[in-house]
Order: sequence, then structure tokens, then C-alpha cells
Amino acid sequence: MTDTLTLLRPDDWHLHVRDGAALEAVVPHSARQFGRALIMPNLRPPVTTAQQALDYRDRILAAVPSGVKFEPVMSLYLTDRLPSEEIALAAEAGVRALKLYPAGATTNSDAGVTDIRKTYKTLEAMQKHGLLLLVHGEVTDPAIDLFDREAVFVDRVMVPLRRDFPELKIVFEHLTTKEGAHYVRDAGRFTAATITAHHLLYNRNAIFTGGIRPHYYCLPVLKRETHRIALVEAATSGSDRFFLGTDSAPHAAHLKEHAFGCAGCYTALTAIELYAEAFDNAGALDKLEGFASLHGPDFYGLPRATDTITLKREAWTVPETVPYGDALLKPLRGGETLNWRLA
Ligand SMILES: NC(=O)N[C@@H](CC(=O)O)C(=O)O
Repeated sequence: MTDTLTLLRPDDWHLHVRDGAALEAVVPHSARQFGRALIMPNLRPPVTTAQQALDYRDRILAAVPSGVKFEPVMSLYLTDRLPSEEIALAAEAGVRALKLYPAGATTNSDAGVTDIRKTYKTLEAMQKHGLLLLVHGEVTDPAIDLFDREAVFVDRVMVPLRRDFPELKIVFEHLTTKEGAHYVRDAGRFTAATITAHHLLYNRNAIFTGGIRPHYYCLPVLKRETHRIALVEAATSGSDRFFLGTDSAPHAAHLKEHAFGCAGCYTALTAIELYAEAFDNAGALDKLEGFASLHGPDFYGLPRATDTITLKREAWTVPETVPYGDALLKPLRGGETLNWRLA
């Protein structure tokens, strides 16, 4: 049995850090584990210009504890009308990607895209400048069952998009279904996907066990066990087109424990330990480094890390709450035991 695991320092290719006091509370949690994180642009208002991304990056860097090296990789929020000139400026400013939120799909997505065809000019500019498209892969058609939104997105949006932009690099973010995982597996070298720790560890029963459990509610929502198994297969397959993205999405505890509870699981506090547990459960600890540390930078065309982290098999209890500005944040698995610990 492996009890110590040393990995090249991993990166988180899908992270929400918010802004202000919330940002200051959560950035140190990610910075302790990860070398880089792809920062989601769904602030209010969203990050839609190169200058806003640079300013946001500075605010994130100011929250990194001194002596810690952590690099925020910035993205812009794709809208129906994002000028091509802004894409050139973004590429120059070191922005790496644009995020497609179908309007209304999730937290702060009301400024999102109403019809993908409206973005084609912007996508052409992205393909030209080598910027990646990151997709929240869910349709918002109210006629579609919430649990089917991802599978329908594959057919209605991904297939035509891939055909129209064959060489645009696309990351299907936070995969949750067998259909999504198989689509990405078979889609060729310009398509990759991130998978969260919570979608590897839990199925939708977690939301309803013994009562409604808002801290397991996120978007895309947890699915059936068959889908969880397909995600574990994809993540542990060794394919270089699946990589780590936590989608850690902090919301104050009182706004999750609410009649209209916010969507998002806060996993950044113990992210790499949660992934280690998922890979350990699958007997695939030898595949963790590829997924967590190699496939992401390779797909983004960025250098791999040169330093390492070490995880030890050791039972410990996750704090139930952590401070979050004036409020509290409840990390996933708070008050429960984890069997891996970052040394
Ligand atoms: N994952 C979530 O449930 N919520 C995210 C948005 C998102 O990534 O969908 C958030 O910003 O809160």
C-alpha cells in the first residue's frame, strides 16, 4: 500500500476566488497546494476586458501569502458581443482563455451567451490568437430536464461548434456525465475536459441523504452513480485530455442554507487530498500526477511545474467552517475525516 505520494506541483484549471474579503479568505487555501489556477471570470460585473483581467490578477496576487508562489491564469467572460480587438489585447496581456456561460446556466451567468452563433466573430479571433474556449456545458432550455442538460449540450452545441472551429482548443469544464466523458474521449486532440473532486467522489444521492444537504449542491448538479463511474474511468484512464479543475465555488454558508440556496461546493481547502482519495478508491494513485500536474499545462501550452508536493496517508478531520469575510464558509467534508493529508 502506498502511504506517501510525491507529485510535481499540481494546478487547478477551474477555480472561483470571488473578490474583496472573500478573495482574501480563499486564495491562501489554493496557493498552499497549487502552482497555478485558471481563474473564472464570473464576477459581478463579469471580467470582460484585458484591463479588468490584469487588475483582477493583481488583487489575487496581493492575497497570496508572502513566500508562496502562485500564479493566477486569467480568463475573460464571453458575451454575445465581445469585440475581436479585445481578444488581441487579452492575448497580449497574457489572458489564456474565454469562458462560455450559457445565459442563465449558473451563478452570475445572466450576462452570458444567448446563442453561440452570436460569438463566432470572437471565436475566430480566439482561434487566431491561440486562446482557449472553456465551456459550461449545459443547455438552459427549460423543456430539458435538469439532469439531462449536459448530454443535450453535447448534441446541440458541442458537435456543431467543433465542426465550425476544428482547431479551436476547447475545455469542457466540470464534466458530470457519461455522455460528456465519452464525447471528450472521442473528440480528438483539440478537446479536453476538467473533472472536479466532488463529481469523482459523489453521486446525486449525496444531496438528499437523510435530508436536503445544500453543501453538495453545485452546477452542473451531481448525477447518478453510472455517470460518476464514467468520470472516474476518464480521470484515471491516463488520457492526457482529462485534467484537474476543482470548480471550487465559495458561497457564504447562510446563502447555501437558504430557501434559494446558491450552487457551488467549496473544495479548495482540501482539494488535492480529495482527489487523492478518489484516485486511491479507484486503485489508480499512479495516474494522479498526470491528471493533476501534467495534462493541464500540456494542453494549455504552458510549462510543467518544477517543484513537488507530498501527500501522506494520515486520517485527519477537516474544519467545519473557515472564515469568509464577515461570514463563514463550510468546506465540503467539513467535520469529517480525510485519509490523505498534504505534508
Ligand atoms: N459550480 C457552481 O455550482 N457554481 C459556480 C459557477 C459554475 O461554475 O457553474 C459559482 O460561481 O458559484
